[in-house]
Order: sequence, then C-alpha cells, then structure tokens
Amino acid sequence: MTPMLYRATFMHTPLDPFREADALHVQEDGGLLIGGGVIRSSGDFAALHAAHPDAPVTDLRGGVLLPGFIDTHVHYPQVRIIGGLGMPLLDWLDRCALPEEARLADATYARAVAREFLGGLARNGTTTALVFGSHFAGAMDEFFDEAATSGLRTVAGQVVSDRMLRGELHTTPERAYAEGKALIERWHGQGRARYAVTPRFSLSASEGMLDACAALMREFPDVHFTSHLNENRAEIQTVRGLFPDARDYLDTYDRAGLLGRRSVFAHSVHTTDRELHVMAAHHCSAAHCPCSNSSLGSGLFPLGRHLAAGVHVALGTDVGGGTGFSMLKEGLQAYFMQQLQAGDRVALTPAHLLYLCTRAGAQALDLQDHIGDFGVGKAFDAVWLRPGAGSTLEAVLQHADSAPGTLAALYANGTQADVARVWVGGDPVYDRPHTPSGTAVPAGMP
Ligand SMILES: O=c1[nH]c(=O)c2nc[nH]c2[nH]1
Ligand SMILES: [Zn+2]
Repeated sequence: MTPMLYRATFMHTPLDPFREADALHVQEDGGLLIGGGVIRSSGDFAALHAAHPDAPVTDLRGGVLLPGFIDTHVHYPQVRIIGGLGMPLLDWLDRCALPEEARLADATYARAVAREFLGGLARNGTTTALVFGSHFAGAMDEFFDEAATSGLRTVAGQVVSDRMLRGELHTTPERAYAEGKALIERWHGQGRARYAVTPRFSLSASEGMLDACAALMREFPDVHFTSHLNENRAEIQTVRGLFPDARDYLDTYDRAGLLGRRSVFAHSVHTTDRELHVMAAHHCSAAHCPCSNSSLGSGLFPLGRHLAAGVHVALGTDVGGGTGFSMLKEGLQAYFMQQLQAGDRVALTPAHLLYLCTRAGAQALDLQDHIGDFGVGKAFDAVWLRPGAGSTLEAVLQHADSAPGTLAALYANGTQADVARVWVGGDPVYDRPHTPSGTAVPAGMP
C-alpha cells in the first residue's frame, strides 16, 4: 500500500513530563509518513517529502495535530444523563445513573445509546477509551458491535454487581463469570476491541463476585481490570462496613487478586498512603476524573501524593458523573483543581496536560508500545484541532508566541467544535461537517 504523507504542525509527549525535562516534542511544518496505519517516519515535512516524493500529501496546515486522546474512565450507559448536578455520588447513582442503566436491558435501546456514546468520543478527538460498560451482556454485544463500526479503540467490559443497587442490575457470581467468559471469547482482541473485567465497586460486589472477577483474570491474563476506588466519603464508610476484615478499600480488591499493571482505578480521591504504596507496588493506575469530582463534590484529587508514591495517573471524563466527552476540558479542569490545592499542589504545564490526555492513558492500558504518541512504529491515532474561521480560539492561536502557549490556548479555549478530523490506525473516524479541506492557511496560524 502506498504510504501517505501528512503535513502538519504536530505536538506530542513521548516522554513523561512528571519525570523528564523537555517531554513536549513539537514539529513545526512537520511530516508523518503513514503506511498500513502505522507511523513509518516523522520529521520535517520538506525533508520527508524529498525522501518520499511519490507519497500523496494530506495538507493539515492551519491547525495542530495531536495524538488521539485516551479517556481512561467513561461510562457507556450514562451518555443520556450527563448533567445531573447537585447530588453527591450515592444519591446521584440512585436518582440519575441506575434508573437509566436499567433501561439497557432492552438491546435496541442499548444500541442507540452505544451509537450516541461512541459518536461523542470520536467528535471530541478520543481515539481510545477504557469504557465502563452495561450490567447486561446483551448490551455489551451491542456496544462491541457498534464500536467495531465506529473504528475506535475500546477496552470495555460488562459491569457486574450483586448487591445494593437495584434488583434488575444484580447478577450472581456464577452468571457474571459465565457471561464474562463468553464476552471475552467473543470480543477480546477482535479488531480494535479489548476486554476489561469490571466489578462496579466493592460497595455493590460481594467477595464471591470479586472472586468470580479474579477467576476471569486468571483464565484470561491479558484482559484488563477496572473499578472505582475511594471516590466519596459515604461510599468509603459503607465499604468499610461491608468488608470488616479488609484493611481499607483497596484491600477489598487486593485480597481477591485484582491488582496488576492493567488495573485502572477510577477516582482515588481519598486514598491513604498505605493504599498508594500498594497500588505502586502492583503497577496499578489511577484514572483522575476532575470534572466528575467537581460536579459530584467528591473532593480534590491528591495528584502530588500519587506521583510521590509512584502511582501512575491518567485522565477520565467519567461521563455521565462527568460533564462531557472533551478531554481538553478534562485536562483544563485537572489544571484548575491543582491550582486550588492548599498544600500539595502540582503545577501542571501544557505538556503535562497533553501527556495526561494521551501517553499516560496508553500506559494505564499497557498499550504504550502501540499508541499514545507519534513515535515511529506507533499507530496513527490522531486528532486535528483546527478552530473555526472567526472563532476566539483562532484569534488566540494567531497570537500565541510559543508551542506551549498554543497548547495552553487549546486547553483553555478548545471544544468539540474545534475537532476537525480524527484518525485511528490511519483510518478516518470523524470528519467535522463542512470542514474546509485544510489547504488554506489563515495568516499567523501554525
Ligand atoms: O462516578 C461514579 N459513577 C458511577 O457510575 C459509579 N458507580 C459506582 N461508583 C461510581 N462512581
Ligand atoms: Zn465512574
């Protein structure tokens, strides 16, 4: 297949800015040579064009090309209930989330929701997501089927619970195991789909249920694991009462054998030093969800303590406790929340925000060798941000005097409307309606 040459100003973070200086790599008027959906070569456009004069050129000047965003915590059944403001977690679950999740018993309803959900990801430049699924196996088949059509990368699993929710959402450990096994055999590794074993949280999962999850993890060692952890004080108190022998919330998962480098715990707002130490020792990741934490009033995520303990951190939108699919907004909110920290503040730079939205997510999913940056050999998963003509963001970018300044402006001002085109594995998965081809470069734009 003839390779394609993409001409763009691109930025990415192949290094971890929390550990290394100069993690933000910027290529003004750059080129990315793509063959078979993979980056074959990268650098200065003129040099690449001279070396590959026959490669067709896609001109993406007049904007910025970034690696596709990676959302490490987002609920598929909750897309229609975004915006349930004014409640703490457990009330919000009872009043907003769980009644809607029960509706996914209907496969036709589930399919429509899956389509809306996947469309929301793609329109916002998210190319990979760790997706909290539905309690219904049938709804997961609908989801994976729609995900294949969407072209997005998804790591998703049936959510399992056997107490404290609503009867319709409960299952048994035996059934959870059997349905999970069938779903893994049907979907894990098919195209761009992967499976995540997903007990909702220890509050709604008995020891027997967590053991059933662990049995799946043992039988299929390359699947992922995700759940919630230490989001809300009332939740933590309830978990303490349900697991009197556990040392803490994390221990409820640890005792079942559910911690590993593919384990992602959402929220981790009130996590103790002991728990952080154990998470780091097992190479677990935390999915920080700052919009959700703000909306549900869950608390200020202790990023500094996670980093100091060596716990890997990525970002999640947590739709629908969160407020939408935009990873730009999520990054900005992460920055805001660090600004509001009293003592333990981590000053997040634009490079940190880009890293948290891209490569950090890849690492949380143990997919850092395949996605997350524009290194040679990585899949071409990308988002082209190009503000609309006459927009405020266009005006700001025209006057940005540095690459970090441009990136900061994208986080401060960028929305779904600025996402012009999105690719996964070199395949276009979203094209903004009525987008000019990208050949005309507004004066002053990068
Ligand atoms: O933010 C959250 N959203 C949920 O749906 C959920 N379920 C358990 N814990 C949760 N937290
Ligand atoms: Zn969640």
